[in-house]
Amino acid sequence: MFSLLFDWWPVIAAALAAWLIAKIVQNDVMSPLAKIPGPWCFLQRRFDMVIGIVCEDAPHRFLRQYHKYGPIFRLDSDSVIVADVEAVRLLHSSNRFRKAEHYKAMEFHQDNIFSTRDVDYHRKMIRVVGPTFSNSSINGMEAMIYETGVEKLLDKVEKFATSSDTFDILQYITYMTLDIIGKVVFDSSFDLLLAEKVEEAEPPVIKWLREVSALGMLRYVLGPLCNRWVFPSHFASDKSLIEFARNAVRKCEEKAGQAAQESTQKTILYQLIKAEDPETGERLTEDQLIAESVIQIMAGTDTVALTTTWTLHLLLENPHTYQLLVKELCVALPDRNARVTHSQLKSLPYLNAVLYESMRILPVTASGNPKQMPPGGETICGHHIPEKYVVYPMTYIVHRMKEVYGPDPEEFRPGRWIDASAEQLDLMRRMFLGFSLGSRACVGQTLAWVELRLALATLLRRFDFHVPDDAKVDMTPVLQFTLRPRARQFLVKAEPRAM
Ligand code: HEM
Repeated sequence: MFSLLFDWWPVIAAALAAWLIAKIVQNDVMSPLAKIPGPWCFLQRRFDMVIGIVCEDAPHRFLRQYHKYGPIFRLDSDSVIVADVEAVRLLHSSNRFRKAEHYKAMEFHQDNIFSTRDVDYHRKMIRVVGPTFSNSSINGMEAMIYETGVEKLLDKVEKFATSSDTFDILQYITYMTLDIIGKVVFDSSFDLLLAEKVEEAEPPVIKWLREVSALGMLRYVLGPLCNRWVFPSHFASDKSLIEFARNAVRKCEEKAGQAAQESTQKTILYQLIKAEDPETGERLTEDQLIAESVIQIMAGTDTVALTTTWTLHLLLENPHTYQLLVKELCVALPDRNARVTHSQLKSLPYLNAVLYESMRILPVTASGNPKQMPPGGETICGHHIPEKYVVYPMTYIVHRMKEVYGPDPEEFRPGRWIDASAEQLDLMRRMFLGFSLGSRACVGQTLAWVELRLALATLLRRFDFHVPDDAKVDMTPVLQFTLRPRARQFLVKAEPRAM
């Protein structure tokens, strides 16, 4: 075998060289993207992407390229990254720029409001699903959000404060978001916060979500190689999650057939079962109900948990900012133990500034929302990008544009959302991709804001947090589907705040 290779090596080397030259000509010389700056060769671009995925540091890697190449640069043979005001505005301005094929990874059970690339199907889903996330609908859920999630989280932290134990607050905030989603979507909390002790084994719903989101990416990257023989546990989790949602849908359908309690009528699934498309009068099928409720668990738990955790982390890293927020909260909520309502919080300037700033600097959806170019292509940053090529307005980079956020974009400075001129603030808001923009913006953002404000404000009003020296963990932000701490935990101590 080796002697054969040895005899034929000049031929093999020549064939490899010919292949490489042909690929370089195709991808780097003849490509319609050839004039766009970026790493010089397709191999280097592919290498950067693979290393970014393996080391989970893609956002930092591509930020360095932005500093080197400017507002548009090549990501792969058919895709570019942009961080430019006009381009971001254009890409979110109309349905001409559809979601890229990557969103197939978000199809759970079937196409859903998040994954769909079909503009008409999306419009229909917005007509039916949108009202369940309206202000009045979410206001009706506030008591459930508080009692099922926020209050139970406070009880948990109180116990750790009393025992002076160090604990992983990311874990408990994640439990809170899951218990809330369970309650507001299915009328049944997962009761993760009620467990006395943290079990050694991961709670089933957490395992399902972890494996099902990984499965989405694996399917996209590996195609047919991603099957139930290679990833049996992931496929089992997928089945369990769908079965869980199917049972919940059937239970809720039964309740909807009888005289359901008022609190049940407020839940998202109940509203979806009753909802009719105002244009056609159609209702959602059982399969659509399953798919929509699954995507709400997938999209509405980690995002809120990580945003709350990152905000707490950034505050503890910046004691002056932390004190300013605590001061605002102590004035607005004079009684440490009184129940807090969202209306007391929603206009607090510093609380809102802190949350915007945290989502700006550490956006959980850091990679942004890739858009496919329409028929005829489009000119972006002076370059023609052909039909079906993909453009990424990468959130992590857009949120660090000096022309939008000022000369210190790497600083966590909530004050920028308060002291900016009206014109600057308008630009900052229009470039804020934390919840995305336009017709594909986050449909659950009203719910997210209620959870974020209630959780952060009540935690900080009631407790003083710090990171003990002997419990420091690696909080480097890494991209694993969402932006999370490398340690996958955030260890803190809490003390009851003096009245
Ligand atoms: C802090 C929390 C949250 C953040 C930062 C966030 C962020 C986002 C972003 C950036 C998008 C656009 C993604 C893309 O196009 O690739 C999105 C879409 C979406 N989000 Fe959220 N989200 C949050 C909470 C929630 C919650 C609580 C729910 C529901 C329970 C939810 C449900 C959805 C859905 C269904 C979509 C798809 C909307 C569509 O395409 O029409 N999200 N979210």
